[in-house]
Amino acid sequence: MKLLVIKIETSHEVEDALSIFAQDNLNALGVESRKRSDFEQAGWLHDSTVVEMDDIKDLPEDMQFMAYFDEEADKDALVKKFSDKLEELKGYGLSIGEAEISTNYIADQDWNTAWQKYYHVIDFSRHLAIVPEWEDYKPAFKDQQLIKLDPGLAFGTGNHKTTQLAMMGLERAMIKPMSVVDVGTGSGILAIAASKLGATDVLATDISDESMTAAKQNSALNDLTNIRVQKTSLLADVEGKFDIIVANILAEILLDLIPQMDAHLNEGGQIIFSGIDYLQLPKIEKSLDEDGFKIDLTMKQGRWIGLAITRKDK
Ligand SMILES: C[S@@+](CC[C@H](N)C(=O)[O-])C[C@H]1O[C@@H](n2cnc3c(N)ncnc32)[C@H](O)[C@@H]1O
Repeated sequence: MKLLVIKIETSHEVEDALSIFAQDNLNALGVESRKRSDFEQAGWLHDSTVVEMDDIKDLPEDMQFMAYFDEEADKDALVKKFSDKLEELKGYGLSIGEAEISTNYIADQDWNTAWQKYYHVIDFSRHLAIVPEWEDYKPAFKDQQLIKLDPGLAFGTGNHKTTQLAMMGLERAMIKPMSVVDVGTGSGILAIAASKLGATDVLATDISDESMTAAKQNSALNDLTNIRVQKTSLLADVEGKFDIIVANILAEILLDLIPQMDAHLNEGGQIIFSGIDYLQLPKIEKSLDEDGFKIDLTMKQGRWIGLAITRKDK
């Protein structure tokens, strides 16, 4: 199989917005950002990485964003959508750099192996480290839990700030063994984090087939047997109640999740949201308030907001 690659010479200021737009709105099979600064630093950040100057000579001054689609996808329509999105982002006052868009086709195999070179261990916290399947890692604390991961074509390498906000929320919430539902699981990273942090049982849901496959494979890679996966939209076909609901999805989609939450949350249960652009926060706050929820903690990284939420006191 071949893949259509859409390559944009742009600015790091729009990295997150393009990444989410490509995956959630255009159903990209994968995205990749190559920042000159990351490549130049890689040599000293990761002893094992040798940066070939040939690899970076064609990079723009700031960032090259790449989105991967099925070869059958409508190339011209996608280019137009990216171009419109860049204009919209520029309208918000963000730098879009050169904003040059080009396209080409590559063999699927090339992409799957090419990006592995730039994906390394994330020593996330005292309790969790994310370790790509092909890397060796020795934790500084012997009880630090390792999340082994091969994200494949699904979202969720652990590199994204929204994933990290959700993981922080999970660490804070899991004060005893609890049941968890991970809505929009992608690679399964948050479901695996929950299980490793001591969840009793975890349900991982997503609407995409790639996510179902990746979440199952990654659960197996971590020898976890208490994660079930279910293909459904949000909590639509989900049965039962949970102690923790975690969801890292765009704000527009979280707005549809909020009315479903009460029926699936145990007494004293907690909710963790991530994936909210700070400009969208007021809409989320209003909807939570109307549905009987309150925000206990607000976390922020760059433009992204994470929330810890509980039911309002009766
Ligand atoms: C931003 S990714 C998060 C992946 C992973 N949980 C993480 O934190 O890195 C959002 C995920 O939500 C899924 N998604 C989007 N709309 C959804 C819906 N209506 N129901 C379930 N999953 C959905 C996407 O397929 C994608 O895997």
